[in-house]
Amino acid sequence: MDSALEPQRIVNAHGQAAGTRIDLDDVCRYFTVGGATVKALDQVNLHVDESAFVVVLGASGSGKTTLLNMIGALDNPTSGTVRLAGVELTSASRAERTRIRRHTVSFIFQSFNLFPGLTARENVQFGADVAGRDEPGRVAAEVLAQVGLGERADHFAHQLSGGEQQRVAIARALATGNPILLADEPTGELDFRTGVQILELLRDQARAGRTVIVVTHNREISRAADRVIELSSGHIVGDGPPEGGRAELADLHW
Ligand SMILES: Nc1ncnc2c1ncn2[C@@H]1O[C@H](COP(=O)(O)OP(=O)(O)OP(=O)(O)O)[C@@H](O)[C@H]1O
Repeated sequence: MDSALEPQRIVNAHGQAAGTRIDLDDVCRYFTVGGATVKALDQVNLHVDESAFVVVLGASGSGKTTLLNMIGALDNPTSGTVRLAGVELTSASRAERTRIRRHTVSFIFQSFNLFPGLTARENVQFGADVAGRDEPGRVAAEVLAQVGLGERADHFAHQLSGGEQQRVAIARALATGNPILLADEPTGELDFRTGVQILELLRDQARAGRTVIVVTHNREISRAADRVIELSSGHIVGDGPPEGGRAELADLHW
């Protein structure tokens, strides 16, 4: 029996191990509204092939969410290619895109996005169900315990604090078994202490072998990353370890 806590092995349509590579080559994403064109992403090249805690840093409007949507196969580039786990999404069929999305990436949002009518356990089990995992109930119980909420499994979202709700959302993402976690401003609605705890939980997932990509406008958070990808006006203007070396989460302040 596999452990619910391990990222599941990715296989391609032929049942071969496909890895967790993310490859964006010359990606542009333009939006045209009322005759004006916004270059949300412009000639972006990005390659991630390691399990790491990656922060995408940039000001509002720099293209962070657009980039995350590309990696998560939720949007298509205007030009360029996106490959996820070796599959070229830009030319893949709709069914293939859905399959690769379902078994590769999981999203975590700023506002948690829990189903209000479901308990913590049911929200988490949903993740395991969608991914088609065996024994979704066992998986849900295991990941809820992992995020420290084993005792709150029967609580609804409104009965949980913001930090607890974000833990449930992370547990739901982990329950899929998918090896890539995409988190859009996951601490944006949390106080500093709770935010650091959530970052710690996400960083631990990278240490356990997942690729964790956190989008933020908060430069302080990027100090704790293994790799910082800085966006400005749709361009990658920096890509490497944090300036001055990686800081401990305990040393962050904002
Ligand atoms: N569907 C859309 N239609 C038109 N313009 C869009 C659309 N989505 C994004 N944009 C524009 O693309 C640019 C990048 O947006 P994006 O949401 O990726 O930035 P962001 O860095 O995530 O910003 P924020 O931190 O404020 O969420 C912005 O100028 C935005 O207005």
